[in-house]
Amino acid sequence: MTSAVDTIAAIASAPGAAGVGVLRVSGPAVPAIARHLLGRDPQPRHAHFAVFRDALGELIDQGLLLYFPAPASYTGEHVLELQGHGSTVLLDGLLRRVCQLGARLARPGEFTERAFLNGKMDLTQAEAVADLIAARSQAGARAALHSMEGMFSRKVDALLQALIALRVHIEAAIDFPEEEIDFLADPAITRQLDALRERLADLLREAQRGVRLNDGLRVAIIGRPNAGKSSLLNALAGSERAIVTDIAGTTRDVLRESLSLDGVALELADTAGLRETDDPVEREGVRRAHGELARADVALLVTDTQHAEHDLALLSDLPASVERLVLINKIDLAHTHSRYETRADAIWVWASAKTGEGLDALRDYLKQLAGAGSGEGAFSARRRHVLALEQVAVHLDSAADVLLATRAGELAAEELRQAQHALGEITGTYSSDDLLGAIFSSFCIGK
Ligand SMILES: Nc1nc2c(c(=O)[nH]1)N(C=O)[C@@H](CNc1ccc(C(=O)N[C@@H](CCC(=O)O)C(=O)O)cc1)CN2
Ligand SMILES: Nc1nc2c(ncn2[C@@H]2O[C@H](COP(=O)(O)OP(=O)(O)OP(=O)(O)O)[C@@H](O)[C@H]2O)c(=O)[nH]1
Repeated sequence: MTSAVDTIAAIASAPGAAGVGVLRVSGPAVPAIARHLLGRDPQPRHAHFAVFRDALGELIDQGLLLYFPAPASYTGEHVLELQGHGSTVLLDGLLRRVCQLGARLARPGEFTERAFLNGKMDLTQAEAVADLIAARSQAGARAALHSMEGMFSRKVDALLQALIALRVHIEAAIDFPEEEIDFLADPAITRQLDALRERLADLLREAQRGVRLNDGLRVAIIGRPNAGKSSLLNALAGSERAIVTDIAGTTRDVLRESLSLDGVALELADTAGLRETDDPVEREGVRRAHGELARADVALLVTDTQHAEHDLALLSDLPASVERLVLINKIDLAHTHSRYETRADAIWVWASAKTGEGLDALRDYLKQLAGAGSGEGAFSARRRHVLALEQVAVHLDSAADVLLATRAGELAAEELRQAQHALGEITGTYSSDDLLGAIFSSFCIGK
């Protein structure tokens, strides 16, 4: 039996005691399983009260039974939902019964994978389903809903159509060389290509914001011991009260905290002081801190008026994509007032982690970087989408180069074909089994 015609089943609700628990079944055996459990044919999309019994007629639970005939269901297959009491023991019993009646246990994400394979949604939408469930902030959840509803996919598809139109245009020009006119010299082609590159740059920026909304803004806090890094973390987390995790590694390793600032997620990493050292353990800490910085969206240097000039060296050698923030802490000791300045090298904020003075400016800036207030137009995205869009940009740039330099239409068309392929990988038009496996296996069971 191939997996496409297997009937799959899983508990779709979270484990533990709950008011109601949901079991989900999808596949061709659903009508027969439903008839068995209900004692008659279920009415489509109707909530039936049912008494669930095992093979010997013993009571398992009582609850509701809903039948969604194909193709009007989540997966596009026949779907059955059994809503029992929210007890792991009872739901396990019900799951065992459903498996006796012809279903097998679903793999993680297998319901959504089938929805994707049956054309109910594209890959970006399927990924957004998982991101929605995992969202840790209001803004992240809203953005994931937008992607699930197709906001990101529509933009990718529109770009794909424009790209195909341009490629057809160029290929037509290659195909009629005898026409005397040099079609490739047509300024309309360059204009089209430039417009495409601009749209892509916009989409790339939106997708980068989408990753920040989805994953949380990654802020690496750096600074010498006693600069006030922990105090700052507590001040930011305390007033926002939503510390989610607090994973302390070994000494001098990186300490992470997730928090939500007015509905946007931040991932703070408190790193070891970044100084030159001969101690091998501390050196390893410093190495990790550098790794953390390279992955961060924001490098937040905590220092004070005395040490600022010296500590600023810690911000050199960072990739250009990392936002730089300098917090001049302990202004209560220096008897200065809070303020902030946008300087060429970084945003500077004068504040006190102890009294809280001036921290609002820092919060506002972090929220803005995290994508707060981006509102109705914001969608969630994943790193793989950003990488694919960057690939598209590389190919479009090459296409522009070869067109300008050599008028080599075939080469330009080939670059556009590759750009098309990279775009198609985002929504799953072109996707390998490996990619699909990697994506769906990270889902929850029952999703
Ligand atoms: N009980 C229950 N609640 C749930 C889900 C579910 O599967 N079961 N969902 C699971 O994620 C989410 C809702 N998503 C769903 C998406 C599509 C369809 C569906 O039946 N689609 C059909 C019919 C659409 C229509 O009538 O307009 C279709 O696409 O053809 C159902 C749920 C959240 N709540
Ligand atoms: N007066 C004043 N003291 C502060 C301020 N911020 C932190 N401190 C004090 O500075 C000391 C060090 O603060 P921490 O937050 O532990 O500094 P840290 O950078 O995390 O230090 P390590 O954990 O050793 O890396 C503590 O005694 C804090 O109370 C501030 O804004 N004003």
